Amino acid sequence: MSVLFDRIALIGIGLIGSSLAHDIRRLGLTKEIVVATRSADTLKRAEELGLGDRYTTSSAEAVKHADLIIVSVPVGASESVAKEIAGNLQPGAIVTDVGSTKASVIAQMQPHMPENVHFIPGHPLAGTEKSGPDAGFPGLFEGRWCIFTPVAETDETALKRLRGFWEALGSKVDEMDAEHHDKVLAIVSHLPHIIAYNIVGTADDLETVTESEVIKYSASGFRDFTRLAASDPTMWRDVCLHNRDAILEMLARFSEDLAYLQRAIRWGEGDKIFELFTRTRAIRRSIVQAGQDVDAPDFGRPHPLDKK
Ligand SMILES: NC(=O)C1=CN([C@@H]2O[C@H](COP(=O)(O)OP(=O)(O)OC[C@H]3O[C@@H](n4cnc5c(N)ncnc54)[C@H](O)[C@@H]3O)[C@@H](O)[C@H]2O)C=CC1
Ligand SMILES: O=C(O)C(=O)Cc1ccc(O)cc1
Repeated sequence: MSVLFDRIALIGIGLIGSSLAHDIRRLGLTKEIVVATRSADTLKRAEELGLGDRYTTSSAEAVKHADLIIVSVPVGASESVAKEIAGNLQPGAIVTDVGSTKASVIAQMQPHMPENVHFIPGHPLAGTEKSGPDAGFPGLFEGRWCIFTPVAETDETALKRLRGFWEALGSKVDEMDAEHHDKVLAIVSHLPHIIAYNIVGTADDLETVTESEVIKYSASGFRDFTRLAASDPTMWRDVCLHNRDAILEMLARFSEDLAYLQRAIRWGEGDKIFELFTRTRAIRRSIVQAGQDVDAPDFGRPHPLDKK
């Protein structure tokens, strides 16, 4: 694979930043990786893992002379990072991010971006419930979508360059506007996590069922929820706060549909229940048919509880 950028600055070196570092190195996509993160302990760990060539706790320092900057921090930290790096960006540099919400990230970052850099918001649809620099692994983005949500004035050449980068990691790239992205992700990613946090919380609050019973008798369905509910609290708090409108809209629909199901169960309306369960079963089949690898490592991986 060839060098696509001379110097890549990775701001934030958790699950996503470190997975990027592994792949950039493995595929030889740059001459130099600069790693920046806020906490000295995380930076030290990144260095122990050999994730970069240079390390700093200053994002402003890291972006100097970098032609690609990838911001991989919780979405709520986007504005402070944008402010920090703005003054040191080199003309022509591409600044992108990986945040799970897009309209808010654009609102936080774009006003601080100088006119002579290319700001291209992005979101790889790949990850796990783990966080931190030890959680990353090579190949995370292979076969996964990466969605760009370009802003009106985005330069086509820069967009093509960034597309080439994600394709080199094995990703498929799509483009859509930020508001649409936020609605789609609210239903396919944000709600499932919120529901998982909630159901595990409900089980934890039960007075008549003990915690040891929840652990002892948890069936695989509940275990799947515990995997999602073990995801990083800071990251997911920020997703909830920064995709508020779309999440509330989807939650309202979800509650209505749940009330319908609740009513059907109360009144013993088996045909309604059966019709819904048949319709939803077909969705899983279409995911498999569409070539989404449901057996991939981060797609419903066996939960650590299964290991015994
Ligand atoms: N975890 C996942 O499965 C996925 C996460 N994302 C998005 O990627 C971003 C990063 O997520 P993860 O890597 O999973 O999180 P993580 O918690 O593993 O890592 C976050 C990193 O950001 C650093 N950080 C926090 N505030 C900072 C600041 N102000 N300046 C510099 N560094 C700072 C932390 O020290 C840490 O290194 C988030 O915006 C998340 O929404 C996108 C796709 C999948
Ligand atoms: O672990 C899982 O099942 C995920 O869904 C990972 C994930 C989390 C957040 C994203 O924005 C994209 C992917």
